[in-house]
Amino acid sequence: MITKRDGSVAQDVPPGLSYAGVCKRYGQFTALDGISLDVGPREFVTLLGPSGSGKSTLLGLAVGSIEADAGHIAIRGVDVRRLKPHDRNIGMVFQRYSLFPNKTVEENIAYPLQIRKIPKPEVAARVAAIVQTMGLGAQAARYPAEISGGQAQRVAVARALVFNPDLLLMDEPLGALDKRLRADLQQEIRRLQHEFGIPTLYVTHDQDEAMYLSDRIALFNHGRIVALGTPRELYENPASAWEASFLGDANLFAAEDIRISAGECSAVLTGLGVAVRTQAPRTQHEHMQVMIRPEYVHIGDNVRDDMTRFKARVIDVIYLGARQRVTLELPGAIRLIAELRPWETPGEPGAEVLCGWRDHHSRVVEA
Ligand SMILES: Nc1ncnc2c1ncn2[C@@H]1O[C@H](COP(=O)(O)OP(=O)(O)OP(=O)(O)O)[C@@H](O)[C@H]1O
Repeated sequence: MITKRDGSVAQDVPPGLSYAGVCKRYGQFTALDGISLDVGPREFVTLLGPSGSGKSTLLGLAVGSIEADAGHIAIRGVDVRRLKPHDRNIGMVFQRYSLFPNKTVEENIAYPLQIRKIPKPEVAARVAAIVQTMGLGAQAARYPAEISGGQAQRVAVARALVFNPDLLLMDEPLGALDKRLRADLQQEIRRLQHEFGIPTLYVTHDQDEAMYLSDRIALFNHGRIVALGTPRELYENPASAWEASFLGDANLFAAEDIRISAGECSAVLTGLGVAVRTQAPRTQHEHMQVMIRPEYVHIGDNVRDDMTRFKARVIDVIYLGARQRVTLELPGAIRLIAELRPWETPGEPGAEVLCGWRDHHSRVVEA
């Protein structure tokens, strides 16, 4: 809950965070350029974007470590300028564990409750409960130097949740962990966020992690949100080649003679002379490309008459366990990547095969 400056508590407004027209400049450099974004009650929103695109800056503005040049930021409906940083009631987790080295795991977790002057018996009960939830029982009396990186990050998450914050901000919390531990903790964070229902703004540049965790993803580039939507919306309907490639693999074809009408679009693949017909693009630009995801490309017996089809040569087959990545060459030396299930037979390198896709699986995007 948020304490307003006059001492009253803003309980009437549901928890959440909102940015409206927020700008931040460092000298001549624009780090954030008119950001508007709402994180609703119980919602998990991820900022996904390349390094230096402004993700951490956006978190810093909510925390109060950075001040905006323009725009409004509100936590639970209260303008953050009216809230001292420690009144914002935010749980935070960073990539580097930032635990107190001279406090035990339990003491680290208890700290936010102690500074909020929670009575001792309640502190003990809440710490014990979250230690159990996070599976940290065996490490409770140890110091940060005596636990692993994954355990330290569990402690950091426990410490961020224990005081029931109005908002959870996480900046690459799993960035320093190996793949296996990341997967474990992703699962844990997802479970805890559903259980606690705290609005969460999460920063990562890992696409899989963003898709796994998020209700919505804000794709960030050069200080702007270039796309905002559910993982499915962004993956299935990218507006640009950049969006398509940032969130997954994409085959992109030069296209010409693009005609858009009544929600439909037709385009001719340059160099191949084949027309495809699909849904209208989200936005229209001077230069457009046709995009097909590798998992929608079929080979051999799976190619049907009603597909857009090509004769192709197999260039390379990479076995990846859960899938196979096949590089094909179309007429005109145009490359196409197909992703097959492990039991499918793509043919040996050098083999001539038929490949194709259903037009409604392709998209027309900004080049
Ligand atoms: N104090 C500062 N002075 C000048 N420039 C800054 C300052 N802090 C950040 N920047 C610049 O603002 C831009 C956005 O930085 P930010 O840390 O928000 O990016 P990010 O998307 O979180 O990147 P990463 O994924 O690498 O953490 C960067 O180009 C950075 O160099």
